[in-house]
Order: sequence, then C-alpha cells, then structure tokens
Amino acid sequence: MVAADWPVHSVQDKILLLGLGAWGKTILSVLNRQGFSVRIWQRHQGPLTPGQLEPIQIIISTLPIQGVRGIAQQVQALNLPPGRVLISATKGLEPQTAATATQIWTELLPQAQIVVLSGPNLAAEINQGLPAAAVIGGDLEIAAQAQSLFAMPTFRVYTNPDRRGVELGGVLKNVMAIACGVNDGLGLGVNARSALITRGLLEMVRVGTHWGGDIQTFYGLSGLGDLLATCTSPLSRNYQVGWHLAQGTALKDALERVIGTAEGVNTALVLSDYAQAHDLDVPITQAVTTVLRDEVTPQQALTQLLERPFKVETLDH
Ligand SMILES: NC(=O)C1=CN([C@@H]2O[C@H](COP(=O)(O)OP(=O)(O)OC[C@H]3O[C@@H](n4cnc5c(N)ncnc54)[C@H](O)[C@@H]3O)[C@@H](O)[C@H]2O)C=CC1
Ligand SMILES: O=C(CO)COP(=O)(O)O
Repeated sequence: MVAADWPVHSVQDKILLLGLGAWGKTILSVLNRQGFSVRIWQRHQGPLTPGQLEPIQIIISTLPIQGVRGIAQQVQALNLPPGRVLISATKGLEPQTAATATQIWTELLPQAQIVVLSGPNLAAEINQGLPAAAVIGGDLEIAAQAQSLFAMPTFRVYTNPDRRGVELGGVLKNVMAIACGVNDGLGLGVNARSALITRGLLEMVRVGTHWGGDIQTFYGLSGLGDLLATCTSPLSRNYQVGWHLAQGTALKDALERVIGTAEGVNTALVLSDYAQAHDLDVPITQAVTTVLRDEVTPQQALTQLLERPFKVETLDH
C-alpha cells in the first residue's frame, strides 16, 4: 500500500509522546528529523491535563508495560475524542492480566485508532543514523498514515494488517533474547545460539498464533527480525540480563546493572504461568523462568532443555 499523505502541517505540534526513555528519545529524534515538533509527557510532570490532550491528534506511547494502564486511565478520564490515532511501541505483557499494551489501550479507549510500531530497532543504532526497518501493524489506512510519519531512507517502515501478530512478535522475542544472553554468557557457541533462535521462533509462533496472531507475521520484521537483533546484540537489555545471569549474578543485581527496561523478565514469568494453565508447550520460556526464579542455575536449565525427549521437528513440539 502506498503511504497515505499525512502532511506535516496537519499534525504539526499535535503529536504527544508518552515516555522519554531510550526508545522515546529515539522516536523523538526521528520525528524531529522528519520536521515534526512533538509534545512530550513524562511521569514526573504529574497527571495529564485537559489542556495537554486537547490539541492532540496522534499519541505515541513508548512507555514500558507497567506504565500503560495508569496513563491510559488518565487519557480515558479526559474523554479523548473519537478518531485520534494511538501508536503503541511497548513490548511487554501486563503482569496481572497477560494483556499486551494495545489490549489495555483498546479496553480503555475503544474510540481510538490504535496501531503498533515494532521491529528490529535497537535504539542506540538508530541514534547513530544506521539503517533499520520497522513495521506498523493495524488497519492499513491508519498504518500507512503512521508510516508516513516515521519513514525515511535510513528508517524503512512497512505496514502489516495483523496488529496482534506484529505486537506479539516484539513481546515474545524478549524472552528468547534472555535465553541467548545466557547462552553467550556461558560461552556455549554459535551453534547452540542458532538452535535457540530457531526453536525460539517456533515457540513464538506457537504462542503467538494461540493468541490470535497470523503465522506469517512471526517470520517478518517484528518476529524473526527483532528476534535476530536482540538474540545477537549485546545492545539488547534482555540479552544483557541473560548474560549477567550466566555469570552467576542474582536477578536483582543483573537488573541494576542493565540500563533501562528489560521487558522479557516479566514476559517470561507471565507467559510461563499462562502456558502451564493452558497446556502450551514453551520449553525455552520455562527454562528462562526457572533461572529467573532462581530454581536452577543457567547451566542446569540448559542441561534440562537438552535432556528432554528427542522429537520430530514440527510446530507442535
Ligand atoms: N530501547 C529500545 O531499543 C526499544 C524499546 N522498545 C520498547 O519500548 C518500551 C520502553 O523502552 P525504553 O524506552 O527502552 O525503556 P526505558 O527504561 O529507557 O524508559 C522507560 C521510560 O518510561 C518511564 N516510566 C517507567 N515506568 C513508568 C510508569 N509506571 N509510568 C510512566 N512512565 C514510566 C521511565 O521514566 C522512562 O522515561 C519497552 O516496552 C521496550 O520494550 C521498543 C523498541 C526499541
Ligand atoms: O526491542 C528492542 C529492539 O528492537 C530493544 O530490545 P531490548 O529491550 O532487549 O533492549
């Protein structure tokens, strides 16, 4: 689909960015380079006011999952008018509900037009002006408008009608990035890491399709693409958590050493509980979870993974 024109002047100064962490700062600089001036809300400013929301046409959320429901409730209380666009870049699962960010936004703001921005987008590389690709998932007309906000030669943005799949790709790969960080921290080599990535992708497909994503989406930028980026780069915070755990560092200390949010920790815990309750086969997630809960050492978790019964290579196992 050709990007629908979203002239700069029509949304100039009408974009509200929620959160200004690593990803928020990168998104801000991409939008500024595109000529957009952007309003910003950060939690230290206190609750959103009607005056802050009133001129806004597009909300972009770069909040971690734990901040989404609180701000969504604030926007709800301010009666966001229909037709406003919300672009979610959050890659996590809510601890109590296992909801993704768009599920929370949709529950509280059913009148908003919600799309997801995802893909292999390590903020530090984009900040250096290195080339990257991303995908906007959602209604193709809205997604194309959002595409026209971000797309530039060094940031190639695609659209995909499968919003659920695009969002879940970014959520689920974080668990595999922890596993690959553990692998590399233990010095287990590229063969083992490649096996983890490949089997991890199957696990993502199994869970992602169970939750309503389209199988094809998981082989695209937000699934395989982001999986490769974060399973192979020490820039990934989730990979870093795994690497520190492999050195014998306690989870609490590992999280202190990693700068920023590692959504995969919470996602692994939420997903492993869900999988157990719904009889879903997620061996890598379970292995990561037992390490996070300090039930086994990283080495023991790996041994347990390898000692499972031998299988046929299919999606079902
Ligand atoms: N850093 C990256 O390369 C990318 C990150 N993401 C996703 O974007 C989201 C944010 O990640 P980062 O910006 O890297 O995290 P970060 O930890 O660097 O920044 C998070 C920001 O949210 C604020 N915040 C934290 N808890 C909050 C709460 N309860 N209420 C309101 N504000 C709160 C923090 O003060 C900070 O400004 C995550 O879901 C992450 O998976 C997505 C793509 C790339
Ligand atoms: O999602 C990301 C890159 O696409 C960022 O990964 P981390 O959260 O592991 O740093």
